[in-house]
Amino acid sequence: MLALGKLLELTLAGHEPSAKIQLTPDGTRLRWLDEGALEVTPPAARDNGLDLLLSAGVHGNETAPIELLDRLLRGIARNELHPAARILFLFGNPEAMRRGERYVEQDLNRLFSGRHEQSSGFEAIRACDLEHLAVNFFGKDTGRTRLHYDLHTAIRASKIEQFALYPWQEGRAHSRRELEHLRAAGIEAVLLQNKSSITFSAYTYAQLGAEAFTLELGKARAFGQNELVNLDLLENALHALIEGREVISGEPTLDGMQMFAVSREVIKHSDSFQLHVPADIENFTELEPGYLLAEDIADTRWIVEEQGARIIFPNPKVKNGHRAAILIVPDDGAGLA
Ligand SMILES: O=C(O)CCC(=O)N[C@@H](CCC(=O)O)C(=O)O
Ligand SMILES: [Zn+2]
Repeated sequence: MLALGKLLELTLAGHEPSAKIQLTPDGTRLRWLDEGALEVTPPAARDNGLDLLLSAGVHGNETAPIELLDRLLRGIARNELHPAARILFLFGNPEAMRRGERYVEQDLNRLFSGRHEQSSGFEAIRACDLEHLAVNFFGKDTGRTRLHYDLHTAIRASKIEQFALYPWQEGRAHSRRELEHLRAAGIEAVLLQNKSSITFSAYTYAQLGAEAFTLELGKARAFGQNELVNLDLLENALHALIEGREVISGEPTLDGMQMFAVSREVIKHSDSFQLHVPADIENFTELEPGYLLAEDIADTRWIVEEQGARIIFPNPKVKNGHRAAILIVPDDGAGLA
């Protein structure tokens, strides 16, 4: 196999490869760009006009998606997968991956869309680098199709294991077609955002015009311990996207995909913040109207008012000013285009 196919090994070892460009026997070009960053260019005759950004390891301890990208890249480097799409593989936070931690100094996925400029340190620099890598990859007014899947796993167990968060931009409708692709890829639910955000997928969606999603793929575990995370459907769909084959076999459908809209983000404002949920609560647990969800400084109280509310990503340990939970409600998908 070509040495650049071992991007994960290189990244975990902190090694810069001596040969930065390699060609597979079928004429696919692999180009190492930076730590954890590798561009794949198909031969011109096979290029189908899709620019596909695949990222994982934005949180260093979310290993199942990192292992998935590693398998895809090795498949290309072994000449087993024959790309028709241009692809940018990104391992988001190499230092956190080496340490097996979510982040080193601060959460990388809260530093995009300009936030890194108001900050400093290791992750702020990396967020800036990742933005530049994405900008250069997608290029300017190329007329090509832009798609970004930012792959994650969740801290806690989920009643719905594999789900997508779909970013938001003023005046832009969420795409039914993209959701049909995700359904075929095994994604069981989608959370439609309704305000801008500072995550990586929100950046590529709103600033770079890509269709972009954060995909949550199960519970975070250490390298080599992901046998409970079944990514077969997603892996098949990614093979199809990479090789320019149709992702959906049969009639496109959203049947079986649950749709939710974000109702509120619970923001932790101070060290007095208290989240009143059991420590082992699962994502997508329903909360009744009237439930006192959280309390914070200055008698702030978060009480559930929504019918059919469910909670996602409850985490009282986030830094002040950050999201400590999301409340979602069922959505009928009427706003899809
Ligand atoms: O399990 C958790 O509490 C967090 C899982 C996670 O890292 N989720 C992403 C979602 C990004 C988005 O909102 O698009 C994150 O919090 O960064
Ligand atoms: Zn994550």
